[in-house]
Amino acid sequence: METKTFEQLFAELQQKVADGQPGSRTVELVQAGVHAIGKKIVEEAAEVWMAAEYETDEQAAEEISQLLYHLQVMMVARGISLEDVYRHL
Ligand SMILES: N=c1c2ncn([C@@H]3O[C@H](COP(=O)(O)OP(=O)(O)OP(=O)(O)O)[C@@H](O)[C@H]3O)c2ncn1[C@@H]1O[C@H](COP(=O)(O)O)[C@@H](O)[C@H]1O
Repeated sequence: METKTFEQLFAELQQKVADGQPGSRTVELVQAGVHAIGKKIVEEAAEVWMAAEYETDEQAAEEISQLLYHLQVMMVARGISLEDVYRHL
C-alpha cells in the first residue's frame, strides 16, 4: 500500500480546500467550521486514549491517524501552516 507522509497529507488537504473539491470530507468539515472540527478532535483524542489502553497496536495506530487528520483539518481551517506548528517543537 502506498503510504502518505504528514507533509503530503497536509498539502493534499490545503489543495482540496483551495479548490473547494466536491465530495471532500475535508472541505465539508472546513465549511462546518472550527467548532465542529474541535468536537471531532476531542472525540478522536478520546478514541486514541481508549485504543491505546484496550486495543491492538494496529487499532491504536488507526485512531492516531484519524486524530492527526482532524488536527490538520483544524490547521487548514485556521490558516495555520506546518511551519507555524514546527516552530514550537
Ligand atoms: N486521513 C484521512 C482521514 N482520517 C479520518 N477521516 C475521516 O474521519 C472519519 C473518522 O471519524 P469517525 O470514526 O468518527 O467516523 P464518522 O462517525 O463517520 O464521523 P462523522 O462523519 O459522523 O463525524 C472517517 O470515516 C473518515 O471519513 C479521514 N478522511 C480523510 N483522510 C485523508 O484526507 C484525504 C482527503 O480526504 P477528502 O477531503 O475526503 O477527499 C484522503 O485522501 C485521506 O488520505
